[in-house]
Amino acid sequence: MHDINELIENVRHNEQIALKFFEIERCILSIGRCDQFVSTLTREVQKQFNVPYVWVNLINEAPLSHLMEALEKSSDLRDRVLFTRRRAMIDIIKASSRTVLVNDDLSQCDEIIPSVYRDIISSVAISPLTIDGELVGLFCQADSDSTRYDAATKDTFLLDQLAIKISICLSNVTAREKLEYLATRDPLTGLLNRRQLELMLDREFARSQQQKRDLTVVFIDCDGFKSINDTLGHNCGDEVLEYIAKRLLKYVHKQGLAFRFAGDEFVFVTPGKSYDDALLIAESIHDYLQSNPLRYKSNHVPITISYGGASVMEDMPTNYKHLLKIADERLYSYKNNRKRSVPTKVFKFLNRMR
Ligand SMILES: Nc1nc2c(ncn2[C@@H]2O[C@H](COP(=O)(O)OP(=O)(O)OP(=O)(O)O)[C@@H](O)[C@H]2O)c(=O)[nH]1
Repeated sequence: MHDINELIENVRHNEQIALKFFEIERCILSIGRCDQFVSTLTREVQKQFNVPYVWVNLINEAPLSHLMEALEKSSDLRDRVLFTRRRAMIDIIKASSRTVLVNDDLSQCDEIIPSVYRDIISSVAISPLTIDGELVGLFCQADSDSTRYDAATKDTFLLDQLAIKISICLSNVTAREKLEYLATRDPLTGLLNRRQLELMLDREFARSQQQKRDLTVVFIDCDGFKSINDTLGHNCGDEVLEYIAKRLLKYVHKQGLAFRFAGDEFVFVTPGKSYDDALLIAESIHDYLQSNPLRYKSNHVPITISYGGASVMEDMPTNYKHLLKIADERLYSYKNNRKRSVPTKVFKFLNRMR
């Protein structure tokens, strides 16, 4: 028979663990962004269980690959999240849904351990994270003490319970992120949508008035896009839009934000930049596309764009809608002037294809 004091001690210990689990769950359950989730989760587990090294591995292929960009950018998460091949994870946990403890020959786990910890840690607990029964990552806790996660002596029941709770919370946070992504992005190009443009401009216009700093908007439109669709097909049209969007993102980069406005029309906004600076960006995009046709099947599809901009300092608009209207009118006068004077490469190419 168990000693009564031992039983009481066990009950107390389990209650303490349950409270810690509750505290971790409370902190992560309602988080809406994956980067905050990983940051809070790893810190909270470190604090509650006094674990020196805690990180998360996520599979670098679907279904969570859309999170890579945001998570990799965050310097706060550099040693707290790793993107790893699914195969490397399976090699370690095999087909098990249970936590694996390793305190011998950790080099077999190198791929799932952040490089800064590899020479420091001597034992690690690796718990699978799943969403809808599918493996999406690993939750890892490690110590320089080789006995802490010792497969020969330690039970993994509590670690498994913790991983189940984390998996449920991870499923919530990714669902929330996906909803936000769908609500704010254009599904074809991944650029922010028109509603986001209006929200951003409304905010930035007020700020530019208050701070007396410039705000520039540039419309970009693909020339002869309907003819590309009609001649080479809708799929080719889609690839042209994606190609332009990619360039737009690259050139606008840290200077502002890029949006898909409608059909073949894009907009970029550069807070704090002058009209001339913004038009230089548009010209660079134009020049790149002009000299780098899109490869589509066996064709090199030439792409030319027209653009028109407006800025708060140059044009003194009354509100952000007025600013957009001026830029849109400039785009169309630019397009009409070019249509009359220069038959574009695009039409020559499409005529040959017909
Ligand atoms: N492939 C594809 N086509 C689209 C998409 N959205 C809109 N479109 C088509 O884009 C075309 C836009 O036509 P227009 O505005 O006349 O464009 P355009 O031929 O470039 O004419 P200009 O601007 O005067 O040079 C229409 O035929 C739409 O059906 C899309 O997501 N994918």
